Amino acid sequence: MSRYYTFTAEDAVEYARKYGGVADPQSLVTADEIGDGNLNLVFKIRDTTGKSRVIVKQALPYVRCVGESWPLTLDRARIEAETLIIHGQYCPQHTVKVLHHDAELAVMVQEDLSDHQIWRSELVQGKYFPQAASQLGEYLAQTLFHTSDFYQNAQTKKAEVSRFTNPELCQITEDLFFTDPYVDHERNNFDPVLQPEVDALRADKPLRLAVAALKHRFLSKAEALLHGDIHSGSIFVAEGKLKAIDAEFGYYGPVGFDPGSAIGNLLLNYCGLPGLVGVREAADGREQRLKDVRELWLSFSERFLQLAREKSQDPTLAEPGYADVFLQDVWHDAVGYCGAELIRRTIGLAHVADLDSIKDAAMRADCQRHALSLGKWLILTAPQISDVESFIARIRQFS
Ligand SMILES: Nc1ncnc2c1ncn2[C@@H]1O[C@H](COP(=O)(O)OP(=O)(O)O)[C@@H](O)[C@H]1O
Ligand SMILES: CSC[C@H]1O[C@H](OP(=O)(O)O)[C@H](O)[C@@H]1O
Repeated sequence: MSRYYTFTAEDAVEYARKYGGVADPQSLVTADEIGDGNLNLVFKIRDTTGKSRVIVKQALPYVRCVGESWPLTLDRARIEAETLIIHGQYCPQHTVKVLHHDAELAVMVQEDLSDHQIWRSELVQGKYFPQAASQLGEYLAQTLFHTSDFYQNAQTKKAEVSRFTNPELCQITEDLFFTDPYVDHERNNFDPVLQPEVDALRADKPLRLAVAALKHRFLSKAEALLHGDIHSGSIFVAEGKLKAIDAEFGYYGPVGFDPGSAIGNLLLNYCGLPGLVGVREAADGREQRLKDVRELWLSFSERFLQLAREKSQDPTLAEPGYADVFLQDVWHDAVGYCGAELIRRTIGLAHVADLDSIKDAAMRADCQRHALSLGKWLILTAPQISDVESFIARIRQFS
């Protein structure tokens, strides 16, 4: 019999007292449920002074934003905790710290990042964190290199691929990213004014073929332990600091998926800026986003290459020049996944505030059209975009 039960605020306080690692557990007295994601309960545990001290996160046996009609495995809580623990081993400065977890209760106690802000909220308000993109590149390089075949022993890696098999969460991505937007599905969600663009997308044979190839690689390329959902809402930032959270979509997949998702979310903000801050004011923010894209990719690829030179364990993959060849494929994958993220966040089930919070309906639709056409064009031209400089130059021309 499972010990699982859904926590109340009182249960969360009691749990935090036991497992929060605070010196004065009895001072923890209240819990606020603050979850704003699509899936789980998140409790902020406060002390007698009202200060938030520790976070208790618990998975529900269903998708929170849809309800009990969409059951979902509790094993995602184990996957999330174990992914964060491994990522924290290789990049502690940019990974939220897991203090305790219990797979059966589907619960995890985490360090409290209340002195940080969710990066998406800051981007939506036009706030700039100049170091965030290169810090995210560092997180991606450290976590993806150290869990790849360049570094891991081949036997260990195969066992890890099995430990992180995450079929139900992967299926969400497989459906929401690669299938639903290109068919008439009840989960899709878009303003009817976009119907002509959506119809054109669905009728575009070369696009459908390119998306099929992206999905096929997502299904079959077990290259490294991905975060699996690294959008700007899964990232906390503060002055000079960045921490990734929310790794329940972790699995062994194509390395390009993580940087592609991250860049896609920067470009969703790029597309939304005219509606968020005004057409004239958007220019500076857009330049910052392009700078972010460049820094993210360069810090990721340069660190990955350095790690490959200095720490590759496999004697064949250590061949000088091979990591460059590998990263060229990763780049092309990343551009394609970036395009798919732009499309699915505009017309699929799960949207982003960068577009949806635009108040003026006509402006919102224009920004959404921009995201759709940019996404489509990136997916189609990914094989021809050789590097981040030409990527940025083409995005500028595209606008
Ligand atoms: N370690 C943390 N410290 C402070 N707040 C957090 C922490 N983890 C999550 N949160 C808050 O809870 C929200 C939802 O968390 P998240 O992990 O994204 O949930 P979900 O898995 O449902 O998407 C975040 O947007 C953030 O506001
Ligand atoms: C039915 S889950 C939809 C969507 O939610 C996840 O994002 P979040 O981190 O906001 O919970 C993930 O991106 C899924 O595609």
